[in-house]
Amino acid sequence: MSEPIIRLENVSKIFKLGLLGKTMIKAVDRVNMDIREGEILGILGESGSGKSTIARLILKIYEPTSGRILYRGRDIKEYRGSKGLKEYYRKVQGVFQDPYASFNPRRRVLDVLRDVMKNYYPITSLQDIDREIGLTIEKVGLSMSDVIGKYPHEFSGGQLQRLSIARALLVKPEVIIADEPVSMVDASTRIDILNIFIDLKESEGISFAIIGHDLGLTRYVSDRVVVLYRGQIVEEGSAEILSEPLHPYTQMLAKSIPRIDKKWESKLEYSVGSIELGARGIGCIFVDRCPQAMDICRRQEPPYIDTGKSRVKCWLYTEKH
Ligand SMILES: Nc1ncnc2c1ncn2[C@@H]1O[C@H](COP(=O)(O)OP(=O)(O)OP(=O)(O)O)[C@@H](O)[C@H]1O
Repeated sequence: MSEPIIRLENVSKIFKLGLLGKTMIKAVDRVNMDIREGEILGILGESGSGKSTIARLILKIYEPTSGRILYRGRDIKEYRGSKGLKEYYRKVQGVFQDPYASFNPRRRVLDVLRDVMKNYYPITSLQDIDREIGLTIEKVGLSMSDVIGKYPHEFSGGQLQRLSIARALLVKPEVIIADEPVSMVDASTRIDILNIFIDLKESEGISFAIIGHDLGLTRYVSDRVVVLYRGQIVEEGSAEILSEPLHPYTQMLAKSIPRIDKKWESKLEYSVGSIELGARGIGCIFVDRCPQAMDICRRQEPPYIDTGKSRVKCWLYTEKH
C-alpha cells in the first residue's frame, strides 16, 4: 500500500455561532482519512455533511479544533506565514465549485495565470511563462488561442472550470483538492472534466481528493471513497463499495442514485446535516433514520469494523450485537 501524502488524524472542526458563541456546530467529527500517492479519493456526502469543511481544513483556510493534518508526515500547521503557506500551496492546490467566483471578473484570465507563474517562478521570462501556460492549458483541453484577451465572463462554466484546474496545475502540485468541481458546470460536460482528473492522475501522477454529493459521478472518478454523514465517516473503501454498500446510510444513497444529467435532490428527510453539540445522543449518528436500528445503536457509538472490503461504522457488522 502506498504511503499517504495527506493524512487526517482524528480531525474535528467545531464552529461557534450566535452572539456569545454558545451554539456549537460540529462540522467535522473525529475524521481519520488518507489521500494516497497517485489516487483519486472521492469524498461523498450530502449538503451539510462536512465535505467543504474538510477541503478547507486541508487547504489551510480553516484550522482544526482538534486533531492533526499531516503532509508527508509533517503537521501542516507548521507551514506558517507567507513563505510557509507558499511552500505548502506549491504541493497542495484547490479547485472550487464556482469557477466564476474564483477568478477576478475584471482581469483577463491569461493575466491571472501569468501572475501565478510570476509568483511561483519569479525569474522565468515572459516567453517561458507563456510557453508553460500554453502547455498547461492544453492539458485541460483548451488552447492559448481560446484564452488570449478574454475575461472570465466570456467563457462557459465548463471552460472556466478547466482554466481553474490549469491554474492549480501551473505550480505543479502533488495533490489537488477539488470541492464539488462539476456541480456548477453544464451536465453534458461533467464527465469530460472528471476525465481530465483521471488523465492527470495517470499522466502526471497527481493525487486528488474530489468532493461530491453525486454517488454516480463519485463512483466513476474515484479509486477510493469515504462516505460522510453529519461530519463522521460512516463507510470507506474502494469505489466498488458504492455498488455494494454496507452502511445503511450508503445503501440509502445508492438507492436514490441520480441521473447523470440532473442535479441530485436528496430524498432523505433530515434538514442540513450539522449537529448542534448536545443535541445528539450517545449512540450511532444515523440511528434516528436507520431502517435497521437496534437497541445498541441508541446506547453506544459503533466502532469501525474492517470487513475486508470496507471499513464501516455500524453495529450490524460486529459479533457483539
Ligand atoms: N464558517 C462556518 N461557520 C459556521 N458554520 C459553518 C461554517 N462552515 C460550515 N458550517 C456548518 O458546518 C456544517 C458542514 O458544512 P459544510 O459546508 O462543510 O458541508 P458540505 O457537506 O460541504 O455541504 P454543502 O454541500 O452544502 O457545501 C454545516 O452545518 C454548515 O452550516
